[in-house]
Amino acid sequence: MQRWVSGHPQESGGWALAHYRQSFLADANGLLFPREWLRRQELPLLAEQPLGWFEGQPVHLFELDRPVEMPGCSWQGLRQFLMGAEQDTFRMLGYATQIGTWLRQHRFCGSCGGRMQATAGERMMHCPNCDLQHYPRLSPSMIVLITRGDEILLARSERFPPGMYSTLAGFVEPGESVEQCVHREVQEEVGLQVRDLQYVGSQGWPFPHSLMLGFHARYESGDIVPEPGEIEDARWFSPDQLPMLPPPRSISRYLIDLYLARRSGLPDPVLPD
Ligand SMILES: NC(=O)C1=CN([C@@H]2O[C@H](COP(=O)(O)OP(=O)(O)OC[C@H]3O[C@@H](n4cnc5c(N)ncnc54)[C@H](O)[C@@H]3O)[C@@H](O)[C@H]2O)C=CC1
Ligand SMILES: [Mg+2]
Ligand SMILES: [Zn+2]
Repeated sequence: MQRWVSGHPQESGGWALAHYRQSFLADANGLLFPREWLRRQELPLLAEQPLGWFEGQPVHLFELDRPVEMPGCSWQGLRQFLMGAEQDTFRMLGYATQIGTWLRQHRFCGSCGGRMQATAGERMMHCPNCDLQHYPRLSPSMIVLITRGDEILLARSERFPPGMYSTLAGFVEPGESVEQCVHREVQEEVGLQVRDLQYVGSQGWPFPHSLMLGFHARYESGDIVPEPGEIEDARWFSPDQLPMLPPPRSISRYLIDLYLARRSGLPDPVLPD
């Protein structure tokens, strides 16, 4: 059974998460504070919004204006929970971060400049002046593992931890299909042509609001030319000499693990939802 379910709890009490720019307030008991207690702390609140239920208890988001200091508390970034937290906690935090970012970035109407209002019972911001509606922002992105014979193509950006290589990824542009995006991004980032695209699965990725659409593809032609400023290094790796890979929860890692499992005749791994 899933311990985290998103929605619009109406009941009073329950838990609250205090969020500011992809970080959460934490004390010795964790990130979930009793909501009524947290409210009494008179934090600089930008917005409050119901998020859902964790183990049947309502959870609200307190989106803060600035990262306050509180005795016995610290701020912890979402990335810290990518490795450690169990899946349902990470899903809840990823959701909270995306809703918090969206609330913060849609306080004013992009069309008339009026103040936006949250809509009760729906994840929507509304401009009472010009009727504009804003839903949480999602950015579709492709991610692809390219194979050539037995080798796989992995690349790194200078933003990655030292030594880590990953699959290629990139945002979908207006007017293109995800498949066109794969061809364009692969061409841009490493100068290669690919064929036999195979859709594998998808994953919501809260850094900051991507929807990852994962593919396997085969090398067709070209020599690797890393895109300046974007790709620090890209290489063909043999399966028995792999570099440091992305964390197990990521679809990037899943695309690699799936390829390796199938190659060895092992059962398919499971992509965390
Ligand atoms: N879950 C996973 O396994 C992985 C997820 N990702 C995610 O995939 C996404 C795309 O990967 P990147 O290589 O960074 O993208 P990319 O190859 O398209 O290049 C990034 C650049 O695109 C521009 N950009 C930023 N936000 C954009 C948007 N919403 N729409 C269009 N362009 C935008 C910026 O100039 C940015 O520097 C990122 O959110 C990243 O966090 C990337 C690798 C692994
Ligand atoms: Mg990219
Ligand atoms: Zn407006």
